[in-house]
Amino acid sequence: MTATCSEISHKLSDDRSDLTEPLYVETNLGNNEVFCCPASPTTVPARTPQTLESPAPRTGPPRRRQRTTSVNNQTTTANPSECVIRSNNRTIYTAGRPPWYNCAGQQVEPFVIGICGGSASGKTTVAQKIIESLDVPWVTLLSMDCFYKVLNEKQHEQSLINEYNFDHPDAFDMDLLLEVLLKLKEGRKVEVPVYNFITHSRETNTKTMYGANVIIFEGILVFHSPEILKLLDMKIFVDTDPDIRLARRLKRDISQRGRDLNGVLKQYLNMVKPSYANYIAPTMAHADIIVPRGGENKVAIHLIVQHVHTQLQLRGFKLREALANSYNDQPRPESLHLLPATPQIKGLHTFIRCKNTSRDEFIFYSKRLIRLVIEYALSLFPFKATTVETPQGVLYEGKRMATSKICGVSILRAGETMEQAICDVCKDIRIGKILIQTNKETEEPELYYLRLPKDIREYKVILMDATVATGAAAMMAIRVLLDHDVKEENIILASLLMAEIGVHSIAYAFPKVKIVTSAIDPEINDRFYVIPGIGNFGDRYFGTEPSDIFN
Ligand SMILES: Nc1ncnc2c1ncn2[C@@H]1O[C@H](COP(=O)(O)OP(=O)(O)O)[C@@H](O)[C@H]1O
Ligand SMILES: Nc1ccn([C@@H]2O[C@H](COP(=O)(O)O)[C@@H](O)[C@H]2O)c(=O)n1
Repeated sequence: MTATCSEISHKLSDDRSDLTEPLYVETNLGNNEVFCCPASPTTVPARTPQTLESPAPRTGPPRRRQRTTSVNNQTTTANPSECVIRSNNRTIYTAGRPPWYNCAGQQVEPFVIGICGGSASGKTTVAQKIIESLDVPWVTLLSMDCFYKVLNEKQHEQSLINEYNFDHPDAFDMDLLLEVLLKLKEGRKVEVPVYNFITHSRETNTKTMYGANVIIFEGILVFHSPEILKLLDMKIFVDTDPDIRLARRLKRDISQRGRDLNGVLKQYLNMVKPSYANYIAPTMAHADIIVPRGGENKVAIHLIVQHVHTQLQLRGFKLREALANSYNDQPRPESLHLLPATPQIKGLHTFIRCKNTSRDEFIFYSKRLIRLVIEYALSLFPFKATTVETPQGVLYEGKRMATSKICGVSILRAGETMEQAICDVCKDIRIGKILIQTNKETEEPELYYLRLPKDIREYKVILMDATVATGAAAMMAIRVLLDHDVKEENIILASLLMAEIGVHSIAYAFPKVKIVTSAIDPEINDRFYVIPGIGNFGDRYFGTEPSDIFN
């Protein structure tokens, strides 16, 4: 069951959770707004298939919001006026992160584009045009400039008189660069140095970046290292006339990089020009696409964008639809723990499934059922033998739970209805929350808000959602927990009602996650509601108007 931001906003201030480190990078987009960006690569939203051979006009859904991070460049694709995102260090908001994994729950690698070319050829401009035209919500722009080596005293003196060669491959920290790119490709968090062209040095602060759907990596020697070349899915060389490059460079270095005319010319003639001939121009041979005239070349940018879309589609999207159409007719998984269908449980289900049940009664009987589900989930944790003495002075061979490190995480909004039950049975339990909402255009789950107990990796987690249909939202929540280093075998998904398909989706993707539910329904409808089902659990429990939100 998923919810809107506004529906849960009133609850966020009074929960009991300790907070976690951000899953999402906070990036300063040059306007002092703090935005959170993705932790790891993802699939793209639905769009009309397009190919390089036959570019199709744009017919897909309306343009999506874009979130773009960059370091040392001025990319500010994110619109600061759009929702949420201001974050303290521990509460994470996003503008709606679509799945970053496939049906098997595995992370999908981002598409990495390398853009190489001479200084001031228009690499950054081309990157920005690609990002604008791509219309994919999660793009990371990384500049090679961030990886200039820290200079020693002598080198620094040389740099001040334009005698240090910043255009030689040795000027870059290639090891760090490779490490960062590898991590980004794996969807992991990286700290990227921030470079200052005026002082020729690294700033003391770094920028946190994560992988994304697409990573664009630009710089003068992007094609120099064979190891880095191997990481690039698409190689673009921006080929701009040297006179134009010199003219642009003069203008830019004097206005933005604190240089004077003579200094720029001296550096250009002695270092930039020969290095271009020796190290940069020869790497053009590695390019898949050579773009003359840089950002002006609309045809080239269009072709590049079409190709990236095609590649992203091949990496998989339409997760919910794919889940809804898979894993039929399979034996029930071993990880499933279905409460026995006793008359008592059937009776409770009869109350909550009946459309004429009043809200009061719905809440009352739901609470009873929730309590049973939570108790059952707790019984799956390890217990150890313990002997106690009774008031009669006789020994009793009992059991105690072998761990005290248990926390509850609810998938907002409906999962929140299960929090009270877990708090009632586990003293001082910590509670986390994950808000996942379905995008009405793409029908994909999107992650909006995250607040998890600190050190959650050390905990056994009961993940709570009232109903599970395709399993798409639950899968996203499980993926979030795994990304926070919670062990798969330490997660129990507790739900009142699941669709058969949801059980299989989750068991297939995460076989070690235990699934606890009080009933399994055979079908889901074309809107992904469980059939026969309960209706919209959140609306019935909270007494809200029926919403368009998927179950
Ligand atoms: N097509 C263009 N026409 C005019 N100026 C441009 C064009 N492309 C880039 N520039 C300017 O040239 C400078 C260098 O461009 P940039 O894209 O940053 O190049 P690079 O990243 O290759 O150094 C910038 O000041 C930019 O505004
Ligand atoms: N301290 C520095 C470092 C680098 N440069 C020059 O920057 C150029 C690369 O940046 P682009 O944005 O033009 O690709 C490179 O040609 C270096 O000469 C510098 O001047 N000072």
